[in-house]
Amino acid sequence: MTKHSETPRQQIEALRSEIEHHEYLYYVEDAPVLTDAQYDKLMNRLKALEAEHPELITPESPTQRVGGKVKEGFAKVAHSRPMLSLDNAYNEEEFRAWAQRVQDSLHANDTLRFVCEFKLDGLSLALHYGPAEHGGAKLLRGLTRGDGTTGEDVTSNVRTMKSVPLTISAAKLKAAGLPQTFEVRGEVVMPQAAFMKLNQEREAAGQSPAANPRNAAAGTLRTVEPSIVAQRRLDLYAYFLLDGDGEFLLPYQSEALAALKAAGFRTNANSATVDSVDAVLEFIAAAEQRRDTLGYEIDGIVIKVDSVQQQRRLGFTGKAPRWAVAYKFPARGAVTRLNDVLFQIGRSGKLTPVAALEPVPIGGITVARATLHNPDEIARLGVRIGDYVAVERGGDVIPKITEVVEDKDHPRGTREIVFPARCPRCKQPIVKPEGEIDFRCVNASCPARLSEELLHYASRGVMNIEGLGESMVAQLMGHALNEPTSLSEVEAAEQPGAPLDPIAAEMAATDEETTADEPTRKALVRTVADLYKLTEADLVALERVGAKTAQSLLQQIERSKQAPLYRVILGLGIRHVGERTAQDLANTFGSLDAIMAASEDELVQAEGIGPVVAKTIVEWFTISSNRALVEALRAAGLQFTAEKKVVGTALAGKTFVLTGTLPTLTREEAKEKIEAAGGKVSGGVSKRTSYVVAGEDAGSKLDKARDLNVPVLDEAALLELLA
Ligand SMILES: NC(=O)c1ccc[n+]([C@@H]2O[C@H](COP(=O)([O-])OP(=O)(O)OC[C@H]3O[C@@H](n4cnc5c(N)ncnc54)[C@H](O)[C@@H]3O)[C@@H](O)[C@H]2O)c1
Ligand SMILES: [Zn+2]
Repeated sequence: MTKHSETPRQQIEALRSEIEHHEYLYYVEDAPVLTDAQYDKLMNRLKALEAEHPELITPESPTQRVGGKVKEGFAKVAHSRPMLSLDNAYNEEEFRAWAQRVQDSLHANDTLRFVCEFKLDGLSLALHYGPAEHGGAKLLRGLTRGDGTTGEDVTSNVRTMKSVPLTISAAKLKAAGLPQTFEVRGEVVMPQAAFMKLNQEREAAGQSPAANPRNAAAGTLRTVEPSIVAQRRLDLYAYFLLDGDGEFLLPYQSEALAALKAAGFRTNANSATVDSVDAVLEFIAAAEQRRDTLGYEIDGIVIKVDSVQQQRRLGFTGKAPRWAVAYKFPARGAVTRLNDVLFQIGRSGKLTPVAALEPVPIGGITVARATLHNPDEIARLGVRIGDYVAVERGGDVIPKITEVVEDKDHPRGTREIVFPARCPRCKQPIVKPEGEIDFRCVNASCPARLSEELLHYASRGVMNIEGLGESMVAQLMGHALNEPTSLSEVEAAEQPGAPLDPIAAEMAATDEETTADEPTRKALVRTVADLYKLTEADLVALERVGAKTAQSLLQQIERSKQAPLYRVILGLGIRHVGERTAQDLANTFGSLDAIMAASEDELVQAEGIGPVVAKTIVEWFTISSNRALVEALRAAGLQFTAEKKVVGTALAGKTFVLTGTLPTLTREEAKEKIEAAGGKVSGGVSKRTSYVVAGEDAGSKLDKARDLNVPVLDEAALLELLA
């Protein structure tokens, strides 16, 4: 926050460093803490201050440059021409002012046409195409915007996206009027349905949900694991067409959109070419009406001058073209009352405060909950129960409280939000460890934590045990569901004379209804390893569990014994150890025993393991109950070893194409072996293919290999090469 006693220079500097911090979280970490509207407010304040004090503008100011940075771990590639940002207009007046400036910069008798396009809320991508056989074109490279001048090479991830054509035939190029070398720019978005699914999976795996589809798309495109990208749906909408030198290929933007479509790219069907400012405003109003029905997020409308000749005359500022503007829709928000605060206990024991709101419709959905993150956020907002709060929803599924509203219609609340002193579930003291932001229940056998652990263990990304959902977990634990407990319940419980344990009271009530003759249910499962001791008799004794359900659950549990080591590691639920880290650990150490025996120094030697993670891992294995869990899992027969995976160099630079059915290896196995030796596997045979590996019923790829004189291997020859 900037104080008014500060000099303009101090205010500007404070704002810049605040903005840079949020840009880092947004562009590099893909995990913003501000809503876009909050960020835009900071940026506009900086712009206003710089306008008053132009002598303080520096080229490094966030107002002067594109906000991204290139993430470590990707090759950096220079763009053919800079990938820029867009200037914004927030209302009709600002848009009209932009259009007037455009008109004024052109000749008086020039006719102006505008192309209106949806402003898709994703990240931009540049695709480079070059000549392929028979006069066609093929994808050479995919680059993110990066810092605008240099992008991240994400080609292997882009190849998994179905809406990106990998090859374009000569006939298609001809129909679209494209040469063999060209560049396409467009927006990568994650459809809302895919976003919801991703977040459900993340939550089931105990990971924090992605903030919004834009950040989820950016995070996905920039993972170093193409198979992860392939599992999630990303769509590319193309909107710019450049020649091999980075110049616009066609004289009109409207023609470029049509040509892209003809060449087989996905373009957004909702664009329109219009010839007046009023028509643009009509387009904007109509689009805003449809905003919540599209299935993907848009945050405004991009208006571009259609004629490239006119665009050239208008030119660029350092950061954005003058010939285009983004009309931003207002943030979707509402004011409602904070009725209560709920506390959700996570797998690590962390207490997350959740706002229980008076339900209010925002952008097509009814919002009744909002995250309050942690005690610091509550302090920052200064919010009390009974307050009216402004709630905003970006592309976010989890709405945010942005501020407390106070005026004559919205009096302040009076109840302070206090964290409970004892865990609402296990009644053990809640602590706030030194230097940490969050409150935690540190009781390792807290039922709330155990139920989250079991759900994590059973989740898709871990052991994938179908049928072990929330209600089954609750039954196995002989407990109620791990539902958040509200502050009101906690306070009522702490009053003299009130029932001591609201959960116990709730359980007694449900028990009465369902199993009146057996008031205390015995817990069948006290640790994850207890799952492997369950019998059919145990399960059919539960409510609403028949023999069939019981057998299928037992089968699923049995099957989990075959899960590879990295999933066992994930299943242990060690803090900071996600899928990639677990894979890195398994690949480097080859067994759980080796990981347990490793020192912090040895752990940090492994790829992808930093000092914090190494410390957490070592600490985790020193706790006796954790070691007991490991031994119980070993006794149950889980996979404790894996092949060490050292990426070799034997096949470095060699490209393989697999075709037909091999006698013993599956495609996936053959691919893994080749990649482990440093080779690459691609889909199509070309002159540059080093070897084609052919099995039974090999098809046209084998013919093509013979045509091109590419050596053909059978499985035995491949294995020989690998050895
Ligand atoms: N919440 C935060 O903390 C935070 C931090 C930094 C940035 N941001 C958000 O990012 C914005 C700034 O990001 P930016 O510089 O990418 O600008 P921008 O997203 O406002 O506009 C430029 C981008 O629009 C995209 N775009 C979508 N549809 C398009 C179309 N049809 N034609 C052309 N381009 C199209 C392109 O990717 C282009 O790069 C801010 O306004 C803010 O909303 C938020
Ligand atoms: Zn507890």
